[in-house]
Amino acid sequence: MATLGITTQKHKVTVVGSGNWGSAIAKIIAENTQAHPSTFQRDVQMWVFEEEVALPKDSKHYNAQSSLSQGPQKLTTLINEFHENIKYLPGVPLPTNVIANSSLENAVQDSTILIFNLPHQFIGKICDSIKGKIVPFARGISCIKGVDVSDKGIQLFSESIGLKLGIYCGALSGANIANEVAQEKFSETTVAYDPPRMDSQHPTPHGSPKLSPIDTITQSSSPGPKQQVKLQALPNEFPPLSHENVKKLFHRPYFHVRMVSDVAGVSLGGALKNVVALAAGWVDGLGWGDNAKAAVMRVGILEEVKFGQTFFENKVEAATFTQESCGVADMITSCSGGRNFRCARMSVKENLPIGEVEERELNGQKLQGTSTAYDVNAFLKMQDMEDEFPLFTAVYQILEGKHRPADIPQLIDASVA
Ligand SMILES: NC(=O)C1=CN([C@@H]2O[C@H](COP(=O)(O)OP(=O)(O)OC[C@H]3O[C@@H](n4cnc5c(N)ncnc54)[C@H](O)[C@@H]3O)[C@@H](O)[C@H]2O)C=CC1
Ligand SMILES: O=C(CO)COP(=O)(O)O
Repeated sequence: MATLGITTQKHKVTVVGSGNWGSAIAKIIAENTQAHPSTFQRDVQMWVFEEEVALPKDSKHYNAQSSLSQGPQKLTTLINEFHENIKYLPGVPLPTNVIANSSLENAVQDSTILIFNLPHQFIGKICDSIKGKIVPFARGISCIKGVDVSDKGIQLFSESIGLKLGIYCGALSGANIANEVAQEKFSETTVAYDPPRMDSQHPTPHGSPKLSPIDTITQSSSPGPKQQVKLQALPNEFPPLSHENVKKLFHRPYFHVRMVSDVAGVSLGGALKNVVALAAGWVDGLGWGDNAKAAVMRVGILEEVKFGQTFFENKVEAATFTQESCGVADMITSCSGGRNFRCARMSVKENLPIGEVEERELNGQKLQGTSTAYDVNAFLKMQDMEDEFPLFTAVYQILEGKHRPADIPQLIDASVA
């Protein structure tokens, strides 16, 4: 029981995913659970999609495998032994309170905060397998960059996670190339967290509002399905998940967090810039230089804003795209050194399909821009609005082989004025 605002429970945090960004975010969170021991339990569970991995000979752990048999090992074993994700985030020490766990059900058990951080194509199955097995009043944050398109319409991943699991889910996105963040080079991010007011039942300056422990919200205002989710309020025994406490989970001296309420803007900025980054890589691969890339970025930002305002009306703020890290800053960093940009550039220089470059270069990491370009196009086709988004449509058509990267100027001519 909590009396006079004193809480007796701490939040348990699980990161669902352990790729390049998943591991970097687990590192940040584990540093912060140590820094804020009255709010969070120290250990952070990190769910790992299990695979066998051989330690490379040049790994500093190669000669320290004595306790393990030689040859390929389970990735979870290597992470827990050496406190490093040698496959997806090599060379970066993870705090010892990051606990790699290959059992998804076990990793999410009793967690009140779930951080979803894995390539978007896998999240549907993950949600199906933990539905009904999580704390009913858990809260989520999606770090996934993508959009969830089906024949019924479009949803943000924060929405589809929330609806599937019956929890509130916010979003984190920013100009955050994972390797740079993991090496503690300075960056900013944007966290959007806007649960219904029921979570404010903790004492406030105006007293404790009397709220029912169960409330219902409708999460989607897009043309997609209008579904409702029943939410349970966070019990008073737990520290409230206010902006202040959510920020404590992510903010580091090298990773500055700005908290906002625009979940749609934050999610769409992260998802759509991956499509634009492919076009930026292609024009760079043609040797066209920085002006061409800047033109693609300008049109890309305008199409992002238009997409948000057209399909997520009343939800999205244009300023999120122009003022926050998840908007213009992520566009710049992704079109400078992101994986989508780099693989697209190589595909032009070497005249290879981008999928082949991805396979060769990324050691199991996944490009999100290619599948997002298909998802966005499928949705625009459904709306009969391909012509309204010439850059997004051009990227799709180039991936389909219907146009060449050199056609981009003509394809985006007279686009979003
Ligand atoms: N890497 C980066 O610099 C950043 C990535 N992001 C976003 O974060 C999200 C996660 O990306 P990363 O962590 O970089 O992933 P990644 O690109 O490193 O992907 C590899 C991950 O996918 C997992 N995986 C492979 N097959 C799977 C399956 N069948 N089921 C479940 N998992 C499977 C692997 O185990 C591994 O953990 C993406 O939406 C990405 O756009 C956001 C900011 C920066
Ligand atoms: O989202 C990112 C940086 O913010 C990373 O982009 P890539 O997936 O293209 O590397």
